[in-house]
Amino acid sequence: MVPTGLSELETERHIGGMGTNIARQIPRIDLSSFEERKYQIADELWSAATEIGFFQVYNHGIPQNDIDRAFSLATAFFALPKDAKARLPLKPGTNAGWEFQEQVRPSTGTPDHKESFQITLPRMTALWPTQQDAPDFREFLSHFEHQNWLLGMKILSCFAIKLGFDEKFFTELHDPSSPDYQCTLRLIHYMSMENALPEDFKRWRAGAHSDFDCLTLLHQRTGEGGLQVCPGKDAKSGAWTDVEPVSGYVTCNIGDMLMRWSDDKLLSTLHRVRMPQPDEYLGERLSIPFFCQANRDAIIQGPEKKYAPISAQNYLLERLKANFAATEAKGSPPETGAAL
Ligand SMILES: O=C(O)CCC(=O)C(=O)O
Ligand SMILES: [Fe+2]
Repeated sequence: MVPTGLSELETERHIGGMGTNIARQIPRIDLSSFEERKYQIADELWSAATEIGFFQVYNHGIPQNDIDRAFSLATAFFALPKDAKARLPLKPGTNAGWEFQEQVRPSTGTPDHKESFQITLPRMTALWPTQQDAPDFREFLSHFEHQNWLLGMKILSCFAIKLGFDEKFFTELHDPSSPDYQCTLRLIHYMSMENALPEDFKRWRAGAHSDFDCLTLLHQRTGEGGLQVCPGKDAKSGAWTDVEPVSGYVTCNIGDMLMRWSDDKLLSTLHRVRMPQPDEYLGERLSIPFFCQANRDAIIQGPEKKYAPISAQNYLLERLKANFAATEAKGSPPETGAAL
């Protein structure tokens, strides 16, 4: 049995360079008629997740109008004056609240060139913008969070079947009615590079990392590219592939928590968001990931018991310490929470 020490962190520290570019096929999976086609879909998801760990789903059930509305609300929120957002600061040790260039990835050692607002429903006390500052924000994004949860649980039910767990195994451990619930909807704003300084182009919009969670669903907008993946967690190859945003598709990736839970069968894949080149679209970029993270009290251990059991809470706290060290130093010790 492998000890609980997080080798994932070791990998992250060695993958900050530019690397090279190669084309790879990112599998696209049709989720239509899910109930009737579940076992076929489960096979397709399993192949994609064991071979590359990144895939895109369509006919996924979240209406495009709702995705567009979520992006409009995010745009309006980030346009608020800085002091209005600063009243909703990211709470140390949680994925709740607003941060500005605070996430330092172990791979790069520099802050991501972005701001973000995280919604983890049980931890939002005093963290929602007012109705006056951001009309309908709370109501609509709570609804959108649930739509993403439904999609995430559909996909996770397929992995549960393939791993030999009960179909509802992961759904019960991502329970929105529990105070230990820790799925997170994150709104991200990568600032415009239109008048940026030459040294800003040397930074990363999001430095190379793997996600900490079980499964990430990522909404992007057509024309706002930059996401790249390097499959296989093979730090040495450094061969990156662009994942272009396509309307109607939700980009998905496996995170470290599910990799561990599947005894390393499902692959958590390195990814990053690069800066645009001077001849590309230089405007702002928005993205909205939803992170499916098991409840804090869930115990992570795969069917083959390759790793010692660890609670989802402790697992995420380890990752948090490595990513938000500066924020924690400024604030109080981490609340028992999560981080991405
Ligand atoms: O913005 C993106 O396209 C990816 C964001 C991401 O990887 C993350 O927040 O973990
Ligand atoms: Fe990510």
